[in-house]
Amino acid sequence: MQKLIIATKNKGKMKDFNQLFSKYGIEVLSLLDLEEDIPDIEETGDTFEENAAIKAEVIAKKFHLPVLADDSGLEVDALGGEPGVYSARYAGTHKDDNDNLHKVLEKMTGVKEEKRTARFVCVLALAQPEKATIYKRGECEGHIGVEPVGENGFGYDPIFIPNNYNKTMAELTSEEKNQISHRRNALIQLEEWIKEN
Ligand SMILES: O=P(O)(O)OP(=O)(O)OP(=O)(O)OC[C@H]1O[C@@H](n2cnc3c(O)ncnc32)[C@H](O)[C@@H]1O
Ligand SMILES: [Mg+2]
Repeated sequence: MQKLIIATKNKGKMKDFNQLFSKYGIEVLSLLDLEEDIPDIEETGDTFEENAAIKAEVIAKKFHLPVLADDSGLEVDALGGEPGVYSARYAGTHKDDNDNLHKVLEKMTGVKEEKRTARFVCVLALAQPEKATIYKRGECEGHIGVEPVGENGFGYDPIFIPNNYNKTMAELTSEEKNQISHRRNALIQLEEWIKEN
């Protein structure tokens, strides 16, 4: 595989994917790199798997190429798994990272540290013309801080403290994040599958 379309418009995800795929010499294109303007694909599924498949299959049909889609989000135990599949639009359809993470912090007011457990989840769907879509899931366990810290990364990174670290994901460099992230863990499994197939 030399070229892969990633069915995303999220620049933070693309930065992660570029870093992850560059070591294999695979060129990755996001929907923002294509000539054609692709309208937003509605994420109507109840699970990360369904949403990833919707995004990958719509684009694969259109371009007759292998397409990888990522559906990901944050699951907070004290919030019954929220924001989950609603992570990108938790504080509204304007999809603002800062508003979203403040909504989580507000809802977590008064929750003690040992009850602040959470995980990032990433489901990758690889859609290939004429073949069944395959799925790989990766997770990264941690807990929610009490205020945003750090400038790197995107989304909920400033409030997520990975297990075995005493800083947030947004204080890690992109190289450090990509050694432990949910996206990396899903990609490791995808690599295994690619080697076997
Ligand atoms: O659908 P696409 O175009 O890929 O982009 P999106 O931002 O809408 O992506 P999702 O539907 O998968 O929603 C994922 C949200 O979960 C959060 N998220 C996912 N991965 C993350 C990461 O590595 N660090 C921090 N937050 C993350 C972030 O708020 C994302 O907007
Ligand atoms: Mg989305």
